[in-house]
Formats: sequence, C-alpha cells, structure tokens
Amino acid sequence: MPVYELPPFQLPFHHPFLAPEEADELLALLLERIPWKQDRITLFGREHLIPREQCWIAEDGLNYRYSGQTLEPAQWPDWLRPLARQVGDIAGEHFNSVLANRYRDGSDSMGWHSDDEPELGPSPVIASLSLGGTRRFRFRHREDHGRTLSIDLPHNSLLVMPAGVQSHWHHALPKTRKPVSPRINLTFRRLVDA
Ligand SMILES: O=C(O)CCC(=O)C(=O)O
Ligand SMILES: [Fe+2]
Repeated sequence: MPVYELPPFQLPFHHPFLAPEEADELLALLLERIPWKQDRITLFGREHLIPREQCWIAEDGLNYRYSGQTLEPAQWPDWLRPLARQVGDIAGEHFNSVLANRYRDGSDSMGWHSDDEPELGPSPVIASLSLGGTRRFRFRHREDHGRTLSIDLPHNSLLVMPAGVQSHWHHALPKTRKPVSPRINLTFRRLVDA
C-alpha cells in the first residue's frame, strides 16, 4: 500500500479502495440521497455562501461546530454504516461522524484549514474518501509555508491522515480552471465528548 510522506507523518493511500462497481454505486447513492446544501459561513462579521455543497452526518446526540459554521447534523443512514466500519477498520478509529462535501465543478473549493475543532479531541485521525472527478489536494506546513505536498485524489481513493497531522499541517482543495467532473468527498471523523 503506498504512503505519502508528510514529515514526520506517513499517510496511507488506498486506490482503488472499493470494488469499481461499489464505488460507482456509492457515488450515485450519495448524489441522490444526501440532503446537499450550500451553507453560509461568517467571516470577519460578513456572511458568505461556501463554495461547495455539504452535509454533516452524525450519530444522534452529537454536536459539531465547523469553521465558524454551526452545522445541523443529518441522520446517519443505515446504508452508510458498513462503509464507515470498513473505513474505520483501515484507519484504526471508531468513526461516528462524516462531513460530506460536493464540488460541483472546478470553481467549488475548500480553503486552508486543519480539522482541529475541539470536538475532535487533541489528535484526531481523519479518513478521506474521494469519489468522482480527480482534484488536487494540498498540504502546507502551519509554520513553514514553503513546505508543501500536493496529492491528486482520484475516484475511489482513500487517504488517511493519522493522529498529529492536523496540528502541524493545513490542507486545502483549491479551485481549478481545468474541466473536472463533479466530486464528492467524505471525511470520516470521531467526535469525542467535549
Ligand atoms: O474535499 C476534500 O478532499 C477535503 C475535505 C476537507 O478537508 C474537509 O472536509 O475538512
Ligand atoms: Fe479538512
């Protein structure tokens, strides 16, 4: 299994992750059944629409604030449970929440951030499953912006960000002018009691 070096961390990368027909079916299910929404974010006191659609899914009773947004959790659908278990087995974590993002075209994106909300605990493991069009995912060291890593995330790939990555590195999904198919990304997370 290939790994990406993101010193001092190693990021396992699984591609293909699912059987090809399973991945295609999952993409179709997610497009059809997830209540996608273009949420708003408040930045410096001004409200903006985020440049993508998203849906936060969590087990009952969990609350989450994500990058200045308070997300209303959607119910965890039964058909997503086997996938969460499969991803959790590989990542060595018991995931109880997923942030689903839908990038309609190359002008949808996600800016620099870490997945470091307090609800995730001090050193979360995050597993990122990509479906649909290939997009470039970038890392940049939090202190030394000259240290970067770019990874193309194709359809049916799983990238694991082990414990510690979030406190040393930011990541982003930049816009692209290249023609790209729609993409869905699921980041599996474990919310701990605050
Ligand atoms: O779409 C991606 O690959 C990244 C998503 C991400 O960073 C997040 O949901 O926090
Ligand atoms: Fe993230």
